Amino acid sequence: MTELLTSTQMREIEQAAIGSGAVTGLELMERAGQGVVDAIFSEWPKLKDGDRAAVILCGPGNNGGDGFVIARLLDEMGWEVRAHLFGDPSKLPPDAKTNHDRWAEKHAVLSLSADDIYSGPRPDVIIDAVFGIGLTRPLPEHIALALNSKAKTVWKRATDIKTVAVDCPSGLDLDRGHVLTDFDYEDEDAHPWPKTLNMADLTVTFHAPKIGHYLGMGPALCRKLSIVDIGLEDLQAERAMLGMPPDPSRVRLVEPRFLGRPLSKRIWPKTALSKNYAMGHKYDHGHVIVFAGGVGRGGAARMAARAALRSGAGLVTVLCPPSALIENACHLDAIMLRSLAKDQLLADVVDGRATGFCLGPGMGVSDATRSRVIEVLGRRAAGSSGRDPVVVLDADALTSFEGDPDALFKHCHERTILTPHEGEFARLFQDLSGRARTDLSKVDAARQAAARAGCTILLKGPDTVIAQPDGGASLHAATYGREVPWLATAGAGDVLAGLIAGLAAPHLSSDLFVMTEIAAYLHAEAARGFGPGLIAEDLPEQLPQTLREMGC
Ligand SMILES: NC(=O)C1=CN([C@@H]2O[C@H](COP(=O)(O)OP(=O)(O)OC[C@H]3O[C@@H](n4cnc5c(N)ncnc54)[C@H](O)[C@@H]3O)[C@@H](O)[C@H]2O)[C@@H](O)CC1
Ligand SMILES: [K+]
Repeated sequence: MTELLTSTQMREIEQAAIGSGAVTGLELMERAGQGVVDAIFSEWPKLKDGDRAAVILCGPGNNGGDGFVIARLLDEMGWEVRAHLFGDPSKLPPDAKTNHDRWAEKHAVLSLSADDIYSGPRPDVIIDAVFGIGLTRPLPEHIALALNSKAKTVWKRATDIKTVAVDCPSGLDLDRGHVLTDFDYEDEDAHPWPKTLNMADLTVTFHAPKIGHYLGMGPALCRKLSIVDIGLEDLQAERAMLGMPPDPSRVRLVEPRFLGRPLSKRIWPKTALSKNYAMGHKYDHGHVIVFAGGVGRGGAARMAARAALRSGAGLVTVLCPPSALIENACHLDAIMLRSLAKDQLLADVVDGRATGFCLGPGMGVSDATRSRVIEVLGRRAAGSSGRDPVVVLDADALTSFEGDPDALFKHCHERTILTPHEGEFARLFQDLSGRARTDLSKVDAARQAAARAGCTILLKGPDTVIAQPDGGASLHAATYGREVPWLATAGAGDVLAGLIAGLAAPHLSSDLFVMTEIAAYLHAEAARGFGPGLIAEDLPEQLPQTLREMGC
């Protein structure tokens, strides 16, 4: 796991280091600039050879200060460097001004306009050091134009010109992953798609990645992320504990890494999985109950059930209406099957040893679904563990409460998890939905939703957010080399719901939040392992190989 910081948290860490006297702001800026230069040569070693040229675009804050350090370092290496500044040099903050003045003693500082930049000779590298964590308002239009990725096509072999973003491509809000523009960018269908904005070939950030690098448009604009150590105190150890959820104010990235290094497969996710232990019989690994819909609508539940069984649950039972019994019986073998009539009590067919429930996939949007959800949420701790059964609510189990979400929330307990996609999320949390949350990040929206519902929320997407009511959150990113566009396929969400139930139901499993992180990770890894052409049925079948590859 890697901690993801907000801009404010990054500032606090910097200020604490400077305040303690351990380092000065100027030293940090020098390390940041040097870090960017090192990252460039590490990414493109050939740039060390021959006569090279760079255009450095500097902004009015310390991001611009980093730019002037980079200008000086490349100049000292014999590069032809042109530095452009946006803003009044006399108003630069002190450290940035010092570096500006050092540069200006020997070199001209050009203005940051598209005309001035693109009428000059072709550079090998463009450095975007206009705005970093200090972006507070939309990008001025003339700056956005000067930074536009298309602008460099005035030069020959434009695709060979490397664009390097310092901290982030300017305009990206590092807390939310939004791009801040207040105009219709080039009016291309009024959509600020990444291709029309400033996309970097490499983004170099300092100390730790920021949330916006992973949310929304962040990955599409940053393209490749390099984290440079600038010698700030490492606060991540205590906050990145693998066996427990993150602290309330923290966000961590779900990945097999710890303190910046790859984590042994033997540790995560292996140690959190109940079947890591030699002892135990099938009931120790939990009994998951999956509710199916009526005739012809059982596929989603069967896939969820199969994922639950493959991921480690000791027993899985599908409950379906009597009319769908034969259909389900034709498809299920290792998974048990019971019929449950509409007016029948759950307790008539499921004993107290059930440790996990999965409701929603294919169940149908209805009052009957609502009643079942409330009935299941009313079941409490049984058996030796003393834990309430885990309840995973997805799809129709969520949509059935559209318009009256409090009727659901008042029954949710701490072993409940809601797993909406953005559409289902909007039905329960209209004011926090994708369209409504202009000032709120997806992470904060999920946090507020979790607090309101009183349970864990997994909000799906390429940037899946998992949040708990106290604010602790994780982000699972299928980006930066982990892209799985083929996971956007019908039924993949049903499989994820079953996976969470299967992983969290065993008596020996870790905390629900931790198991949900693992479910999100395994889900994407299984899809990556299978590759293009994947359909949802393939995911449970791919799990054994994925688990083997994880050392389980
Ligand atoms: N000593 C430090 O604090 C360090 C800072 N570092 C760099 O400093 C950056 C943060 O510096 P700052 O806090 O000065 O922030 P920035 O340099 O990101 O930007 C702040 C400046 O931009 C202006 N601004 C913000 N949005 C604007 C908009 N849309 N249009 C016009 N002007 C706008 C602000 O008024 C302010 O003058 C980091 O991103 C990083 O690159 C690194 O050098 C590491 C050390
Ligand atoms: K920047």
